[in-house]
Amino acid sequence: MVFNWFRRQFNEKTDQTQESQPEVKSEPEKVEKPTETAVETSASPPAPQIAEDYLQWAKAAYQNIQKQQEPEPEPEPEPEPEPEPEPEPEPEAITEPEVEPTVLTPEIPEAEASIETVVEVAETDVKVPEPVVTPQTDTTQSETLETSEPLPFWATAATERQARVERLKETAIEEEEPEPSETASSNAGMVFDEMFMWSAQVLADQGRRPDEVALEEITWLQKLWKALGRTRRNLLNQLKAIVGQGPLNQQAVDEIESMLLQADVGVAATDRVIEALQSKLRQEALPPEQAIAYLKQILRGILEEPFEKGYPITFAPEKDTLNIWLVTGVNGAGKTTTIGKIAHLAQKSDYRCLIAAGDTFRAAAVDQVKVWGDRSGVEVVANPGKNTDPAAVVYDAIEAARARNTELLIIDTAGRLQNKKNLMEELNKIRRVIDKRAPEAKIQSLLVLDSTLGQNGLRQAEVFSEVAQLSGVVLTKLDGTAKGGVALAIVQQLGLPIRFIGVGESIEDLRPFSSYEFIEALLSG
Ligand SMILES: Nc1nc2c(ncn2[C@@H]2O[C@H](COP(=O)(O)OP(=O)(O)OP(=O)(O)O)[C@@H](O)[C@H]2O)c(=O)[nH]1
Repeated sequence: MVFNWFRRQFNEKTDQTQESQPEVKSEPEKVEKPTETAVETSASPPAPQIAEDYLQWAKAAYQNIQKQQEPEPEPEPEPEPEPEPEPEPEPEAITEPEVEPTVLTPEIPEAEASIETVVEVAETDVKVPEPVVTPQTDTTQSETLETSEPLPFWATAATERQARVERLKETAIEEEEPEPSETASSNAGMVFDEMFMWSAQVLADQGRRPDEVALEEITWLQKLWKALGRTRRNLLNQLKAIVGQGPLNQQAVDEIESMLLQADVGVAATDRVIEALQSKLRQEALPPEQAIAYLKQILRGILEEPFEKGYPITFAPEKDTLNIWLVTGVNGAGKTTTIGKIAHLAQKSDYRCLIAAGDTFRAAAVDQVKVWGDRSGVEVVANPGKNTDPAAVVYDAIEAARARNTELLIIDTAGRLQNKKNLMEELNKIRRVIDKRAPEAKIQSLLVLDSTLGQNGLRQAEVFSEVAQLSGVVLTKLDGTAKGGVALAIVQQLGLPIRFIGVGESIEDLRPFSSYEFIEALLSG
């Protein structure tokens, strides 16, 4: 059994060596019907209603995961056959003449032999150096696309807002958050503790069954919760202080506005939230618990809006088809790391994967991608020449992908381009090669964004979304920032869904994005 991370379900493991695979029909995309407000569309699937039910659910999930961890029982050894009695020697033996054995020469598959591409095969005994750490400065980012970043809009906003923020900080309730225990957050073991219960509740609320949950999902949720700690502490402490004053009123709504702007949710998304809260307030006063639940619902609605505009909810490679994912973004955003992590996820989820080192602008970029290829055990197609044409690498990579029956080809693209025109030309050229060489391929284009840049990263994102037909965003470095609210600003301002999030530097620190899980990790506690 293999856990398919892209679809969040267990699959039977397929034989990677098989030439033709049984057809696996992809799930029909579930597109929710647009309704009047985004909030109404984000209702959770049926879930346990009372604490006791959640406890039962969590216990069942725990037992099921324990069972998954048990080693497969060894097959019963075949009973030794009884030794046959030695036949009596014949009195006169007849000697047969000796026969020459026939030697069969194995045929070398033509496709493999004819590829001129340099394919770096992952070698386990190679010492893997640490990836080059690129300093993350705003200067680097702005040089890259020649976009002078304006100050965040709200930085220049009225002093009244600032005063409210200060007041909020003073009244914020500082609460210690329980740290998930090491055992619970590692794959080696699992503890039935508060964090397990929280993770189980998040999964149950999404309509998941306890017998279909993987340990890795629990581990991931705990990682996500921990990574969003800085953003959550700021938000939740202030929110508790606001709703603790009594039913939500106009003054409280104003304070929520400041709180969201502070978390880099952005003006447009904040306005959406405030409008929704105000219209709700006109109907009824909201007690604290309900106010937080309603706020979660509004935020989820914003994150899920792109699905109402035609973006598919599921973002997964299609089995037995060539899927090509172009990865774009400026240097330092975490592009290479993201490619390595997605390749690893694809391998684990039983897809045949290949990486193309299409960022030929910098020699170091090719080397870094190879390091991540080694780490994830995925082959990297690269061109050894300096400053070679990325389109040529893509051409070679498609040929190699065909020869290997690859299901997911991930293409790295150059981030340090002098201007928008160059960027557009390069991406268009790559697209043309793909359209010509692999017209049947399912193409997706992802933009990698560094969340620590907060609102400042949005200008970059706008430039990329103008030139590359993007299918979604990968938001990295959520672990190192208090600006996690930028996820909402990105979706609101660009209209693009978030597809993956990165919460650390290790290979397991990236997973497909779930708006439900993100908002729960942001506002639970
Ligand atoms: N904390 C944290 N660090 C990350 C994350 N993703 C990437 N990084 C780090 O960010 C730095 C830049 O990542 P890269 O993947 O090299 O970035 P890039 O966009 O390919 O940029 P170049 O290497 O300059 O081409 C590295 O030190 C990564 O380890 C994340 O989710 N969390």
